[in-house]
Amino acid sequence: MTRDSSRPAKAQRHLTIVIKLGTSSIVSESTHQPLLAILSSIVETVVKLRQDGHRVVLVSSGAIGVGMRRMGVKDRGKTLAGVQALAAIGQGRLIALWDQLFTQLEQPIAQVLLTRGEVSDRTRYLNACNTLAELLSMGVVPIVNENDTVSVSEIKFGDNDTLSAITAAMIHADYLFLMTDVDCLYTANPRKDPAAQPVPVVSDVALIRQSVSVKSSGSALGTGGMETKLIAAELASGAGVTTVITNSKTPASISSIIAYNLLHPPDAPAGDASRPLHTVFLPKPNPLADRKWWILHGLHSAGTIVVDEGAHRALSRRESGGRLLPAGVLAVQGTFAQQQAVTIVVRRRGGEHADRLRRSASELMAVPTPGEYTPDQVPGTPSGTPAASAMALQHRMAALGTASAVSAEREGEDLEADGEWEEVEVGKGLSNYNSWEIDKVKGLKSSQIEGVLGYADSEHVAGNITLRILA
Ligand SMILES: N[C@@H](CCC(=O)OP(=O)(O)O)C(=O)O
Repeated sequence: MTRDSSRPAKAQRHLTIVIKLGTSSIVSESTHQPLLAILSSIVETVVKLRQDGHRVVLVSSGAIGVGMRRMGVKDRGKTLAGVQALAAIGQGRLIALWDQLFTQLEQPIAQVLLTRGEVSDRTRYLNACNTLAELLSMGVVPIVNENDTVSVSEIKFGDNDTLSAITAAMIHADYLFLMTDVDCLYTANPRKDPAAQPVPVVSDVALIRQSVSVKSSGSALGTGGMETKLIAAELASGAGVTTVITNSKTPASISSIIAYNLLHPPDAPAGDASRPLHTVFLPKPNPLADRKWWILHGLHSAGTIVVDEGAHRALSRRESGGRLLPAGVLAVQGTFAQQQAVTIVVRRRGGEHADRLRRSASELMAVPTPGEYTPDQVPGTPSGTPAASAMALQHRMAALGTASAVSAEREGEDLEADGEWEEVEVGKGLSNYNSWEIDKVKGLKSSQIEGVLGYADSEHVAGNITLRILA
């Protein structure tokens, strides 16, 4: 099973498009009845896009809402098993509804249910990528949802915004459309703040998170909100995908948004009356290669390798090739096997750094532009996100394995625990030895590995490291 990691140049006219519909776009919040007008309009739009030669994937929430309607219950209940049961009841009906609607226009569909477990396992991930690619080449519209029935916290995406960004990366999509109940991203919640202004173009998602207030928590049934959309946009942007936020009530605008963005440069003057209302998040100019993106965002870390500042500096140089020598390793945390993903943490003196770091755990959250982490690219400079960006967000990003969020959390704790030294997460990689072996050879020269272990599989203890540079 192989997958070409190069990104083929795509003819602009034949795009790969992921369209994500949240629960609030699929079922009524009060009655949980399916919103047939929106669903039908989406179907017509998707079929039109297919006729224009585009390849389309839908990411559809709504299983739990449809299950609630079927069972006549008013809320999701409190137990995990109860929610999973509702999802199991609803998912079949949801896909049947999509199939009925698409069948009217003779468009075949497929159901694809994923959990983070599939994404974390390289073989299953590649199988899912290959299946999606095959379905698209067969002219089918895959309809993706989280496999809620088996999804528990460790393997849960939790919100379909994140799932849609991962899906978009898996299929090298050109566009990810996050359809929602507002027209675009605003500088504040437009329902509460009359001064809220639309944000038309975002070239740096990390920066925009500093300047807009996105504390809305999403709909009554869904789990996402504007925060998770920004996280999704950031993940997608790092994979080279253009993300659009627009209103799910007007799906037909998807085609006009694509047409507008093909014809107008992103820096076209604001106030163009012909511009459909939407926010476009531009892709990173240097997206991460497939494997690095997957290591950073797909993999769960099985443990931690703590390195000194010298090793961190060495890793940040292009010549290191993202490979870590044993000499700079200070400690190993957790139990992991060879070739499992590990978090790289640098231990450094608090001192003059400490105040600044305490002041702004959030600054570290602001670096998470994945393309800026790699040793073979110019390091980015932290730019800051409001600390109030909330534990929930950090928690979610930590669950994603997003380096910066974990750092922010970790730093807060470590600085409290130890005024002198701090440990800062700086990257992720794949271990070349298991945790026990790395513990044995830590601090040694590579030439000593064989003497200690009796064998030397590699002179480096970890490789494929995607790193960020600290200020
Ligand atoms: N997988 C769940 C939806 C998860 C969720 O809440 O997503 P969203 O409505 O996009 O925030 C379902 O089908 O009900």
